[in-house]
Amino acid sequence: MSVTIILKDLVVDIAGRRLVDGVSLELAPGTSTALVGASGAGKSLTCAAVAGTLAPDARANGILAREDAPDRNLLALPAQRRPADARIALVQQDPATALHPLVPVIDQVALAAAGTSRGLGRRSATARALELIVAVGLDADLAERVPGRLSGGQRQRAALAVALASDPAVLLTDEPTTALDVLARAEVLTVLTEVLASLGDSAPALLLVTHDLPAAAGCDRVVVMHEGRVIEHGDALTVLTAPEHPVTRAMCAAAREETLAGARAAIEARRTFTARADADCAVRAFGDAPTPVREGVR
Ligand SMILES: Nc1ncnc2c1ncn2[C@@H]1O[C@H](COP(=O)(O)OP(=O)(O)OP(=O)(O)O)[C@@H](O)[C@H]1O
Repeated sequence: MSVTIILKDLVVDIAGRRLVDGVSLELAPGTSTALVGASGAGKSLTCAAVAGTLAPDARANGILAREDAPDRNLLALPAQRRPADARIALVQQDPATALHPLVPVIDQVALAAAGTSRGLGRRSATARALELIVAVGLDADLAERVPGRLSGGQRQRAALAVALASDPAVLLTDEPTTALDVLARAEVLTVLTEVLASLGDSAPALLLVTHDLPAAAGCDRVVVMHEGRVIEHGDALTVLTAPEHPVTRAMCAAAREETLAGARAAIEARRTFTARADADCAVRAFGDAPTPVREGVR
């Protein structure tokens, strides 16, 4: 059974500087939250505090607890010292960090499945691993491959399968798509949402740290950070289409501009390409005689 994880009044100080100041999140099973904000806003530090992967020189205060065990504060414990039933998993930005390059994917997923509180035996863990490999959209034939022989997008899916195998209550992903091209990026986000939807009642909460507002739009809720604090939060549609805080408004306007500039560049590239293709056709058909490229045929 999945459980809600509560983060309350998180503060992170490093070398005397307050870098995260009073961040609270409620991560309920089956819900997705995007943590957005400009570079340096404190998103990754917040994510690392929840994951238990803060650098040793960081001091974190606040409460991180399962809703059903509010007195057991997990914040001070690094990931490797947290109890197995804390169930907080991180999908690394770079899947190479999460995966052993020379161990077949199925063995790595099975190992994570065997380590859960479900206490799966070897055969059940392997069966569960195969189920998850297929669920994240990897072809079953790839299960025996080592990560070094997979594409970037496939490695991301394998890393997601490893994270899900630990049966998490919360799945954290810090910029999971940064290293990918546009197509692989859309694919990973689709897989994330589809897989979580397919897990039904046992779906974890998703916390997606991202710069990418279109990716954030796919989540249920958006939390906007600026200079270490939460400046706005709410359901994704409201925050992204009717932002209230000036910083959120500027961020949304910049994303719109970026999208429009990208669309303009794509249209321009297509125009040039079509004009060239027309000219090539004309040369092929009529030799070198100058043939005007027809306007308006696009
Ligand atoms: N180990 C560290 N030591 C000192 N300062 C740090 C450390 N890690 C992060 N910071 C600082 O804390 C602030 C928040 O960093 P954080 O990585 O959380 O930002 P972010 O919102 O995730 O940015 P980005 O989107 O660029 O990853 C930044 O000013 C950063 O320089």
